[in-house]
Amino acid sequence: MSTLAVAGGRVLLPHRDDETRSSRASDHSIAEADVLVDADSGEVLDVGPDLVDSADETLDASGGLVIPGLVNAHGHAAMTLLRGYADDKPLEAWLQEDIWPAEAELAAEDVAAGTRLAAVEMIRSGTTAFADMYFHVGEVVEAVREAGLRARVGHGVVTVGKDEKAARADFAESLSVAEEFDGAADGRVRTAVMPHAPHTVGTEYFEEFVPQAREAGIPLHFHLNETEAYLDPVEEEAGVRPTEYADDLGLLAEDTWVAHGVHLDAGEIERLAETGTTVAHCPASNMKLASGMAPIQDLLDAGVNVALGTDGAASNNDLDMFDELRDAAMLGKLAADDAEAVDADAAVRMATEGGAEALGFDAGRIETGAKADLAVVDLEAPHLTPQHDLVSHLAYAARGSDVRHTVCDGEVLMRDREVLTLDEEAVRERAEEAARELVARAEG
Ligand SMILES: N[C@@H](CCSC[C@H]1O[C@@H](n2cnc3c(=O)[nH]cnc32)[C@H](O)[C@@H]1O)C(=O)O
Ligand SMILES: [Zn+2]
Repeated sequence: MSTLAVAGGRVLLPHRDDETRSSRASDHSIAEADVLVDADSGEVLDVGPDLVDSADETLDASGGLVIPGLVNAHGHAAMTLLRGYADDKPLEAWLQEDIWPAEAELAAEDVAAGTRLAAVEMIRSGTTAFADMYFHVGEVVEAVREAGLRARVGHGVVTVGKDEKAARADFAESLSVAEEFDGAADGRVRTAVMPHAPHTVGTEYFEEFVPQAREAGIPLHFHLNETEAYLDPVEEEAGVRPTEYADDLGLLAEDTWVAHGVHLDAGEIERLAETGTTVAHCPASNMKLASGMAPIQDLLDAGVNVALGTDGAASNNDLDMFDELRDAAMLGKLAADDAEAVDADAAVRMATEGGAEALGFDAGRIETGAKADLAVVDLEAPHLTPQHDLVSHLAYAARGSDVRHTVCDGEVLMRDREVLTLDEEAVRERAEEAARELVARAEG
């Protein structure tokens, strides 16, 4: 067994006292401790004082805070290639006029280049696990394997505008892709079936394929009630709100997580809570596309698990989960008209445990036996001084660029701000070239 000690710093620990959990008291505590990791099994062996002597390798965390690697629970990684390509438009126009025409030209090597760029960006900003709904999933898996990250990936299905044969083939591909790649990259890759949204996939296809996914034990992931425009087509055809429609089709469950959930009424929130479905909140994307304000405090009060996602880089425009944390806390207050809503602790939980729970990973918390997915945040910076409350700093003041080291599955992915698993400069050059050529094809 080879071991790694992340040593000399402070550690963000989950609070396990049920009484304080339900009050406003902190869900997290901070301890001066080392984290000892089994680099082979990729698990945390111990958290406590003076563990450095027993370790084969050390990562210096002095002056830093060791946190669980952040979990980006919704996105389209290779959309990094479209970052800054089309901005300042609402969702429907943006997708139809700019994004989908460009994606029609997207080749496997573009997904390879864009996902590697996303991986470098995520590693640099302390994200160790992500969800990905996109095309050419084999390329995504290969990029995840090389990067050393953890991911739950799937092929996105859209059936509107397709004939029956093409529509069935798209959904069937989502199933076969999920079966093919589950467990890849030494188990760091898991999969899901990913129908794009209730209104972009026909009822008959949900009826045919969802039971097959359920039978095979494959989780589901889709966009839910992102904009007002998502509601009408479903309400007109099915006569119920999209969340009820999704539930009636068997789409909601403990292993289902939905993206956005911006426009939810009380009955829909109740359905999400009853079924144990997670909502992956994407505050930056929701603000940029003016989609609306998700009722996050209402979801939390109803007992719904909430995770956080960046969505694609084209609607964010970065993959920095620290930005997302801050946006979630801020927008949550604005939406609730209550400065006490979505406090720092709740936001940090969404970006860590909430996300890990959504994606079905035994991570998101630093504890013996959990996956050794970690990030070390450098606290020696003007914007992180003084240190009254480190959970507050994580939510409101820290940035992705404050991350010094990143570890996933016990492997060091970044040491002293140098990414070790991918050649950052080559990845950037390749992405720049792929993006330029993609846009030229789309506009040519
Ligand atoms: N197989 C499908 C691809 C679906 S992938 C998932 C899709 O979600 C799109 N997407 C990205 N961000 C958002 C969002 O915020 N809401 C809805 N769709 C989005 C993304 O551009 C991509 O086309 C097809 O044939 O079109
Ligand atoms: Zn999305």
